[in-house]
Amino acid sequence: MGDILEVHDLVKEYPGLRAVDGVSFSIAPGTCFGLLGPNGAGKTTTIEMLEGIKTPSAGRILYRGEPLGARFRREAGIMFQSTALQDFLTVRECLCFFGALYPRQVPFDELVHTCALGEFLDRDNRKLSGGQRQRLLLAIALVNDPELVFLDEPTTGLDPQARRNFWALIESIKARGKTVVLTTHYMEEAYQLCDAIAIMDRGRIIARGTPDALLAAHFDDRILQLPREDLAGRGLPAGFAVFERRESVEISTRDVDAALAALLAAGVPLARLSVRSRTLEDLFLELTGRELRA
Ligand SMILES: Nc1ncnc2c1ncn2[C@@H]1O[C@H](COP(=O)(O)OP(=O)(O)OP(=O)(O)O)[C@@H](O)[C@H]1O
Repeated sequence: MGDILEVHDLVKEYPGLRAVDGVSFSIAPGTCFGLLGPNGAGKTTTIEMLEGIKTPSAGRILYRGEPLGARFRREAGIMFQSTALQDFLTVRECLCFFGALYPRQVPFDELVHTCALGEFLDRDNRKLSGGQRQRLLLAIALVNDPELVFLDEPTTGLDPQARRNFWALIESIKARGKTVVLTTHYMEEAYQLCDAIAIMDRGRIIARGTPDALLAAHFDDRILQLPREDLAGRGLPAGFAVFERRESVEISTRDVDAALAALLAAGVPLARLSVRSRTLEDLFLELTGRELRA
């Protein structure tokens, strides 16, 4: 089967700013595609063009090989960063209100079950917790049983447990063969959920591929982490790349055994040492020199 979404040389210009500067990628059906980048990189502008909400200044977007049209609007679901819901409407009424906009609807009970909304159906939508509200917004995005679901920073502001619960929901959408387009500031989220990612910076895509392939292409080392105080006053042998963090020191090495031997020889206590692989957060820093979260 061909790609469900193709993006060719997409550009969006605002007065004095090229917010999206020639972006191209394609998304295979049934996969989760993640768009990552720091604040202002152009992710929301890109996703809003893909959603058909913003008009591109140049470039082409094809859904199943056709320009965005009636079929796309029928088959796409959108979870916005924030959606103004009508005051006083209960969760049940919100779902019915949005469901009525589409000819095809997911069975109500299935939607409620998928998004774990059963306990709150008769609650005023203004009285939901952050996680409950995100699940309602996801349910609204899924109300038409979409083939392609857009999630723009869906877990921002959620606590770690609610975020993990939300990941399970997204996994269940993927398991049903749906395609997901996700923007996020959370690298762990991208790593867990995305089959492919594109990293954007200043309106351009600077890296694209599967998370593991990108990590393998950019890094061949391991990172040893130690509390700062455990190294204090002890000179490290030359030849190691050392990064000073706020409370820890990180040592990059391709030969963990040799690095450990050198640390022991220098009298460094290793009880609190940990060894980690490189992460997408490291990749972003390496590529842009900037932290992901502003
Ligand atoms: N309507 C607009 N008019 C003018 N400039 C805009 C408009 N919308 C966005 N921009 C600018 O375009 C650039 C990209 O913004 P965008 O919201 O797409 O970034 P983002 O990657 O989604 O950031 P964030 O992570 O903060 O949501 C920013 O410099 C922003 O200030």
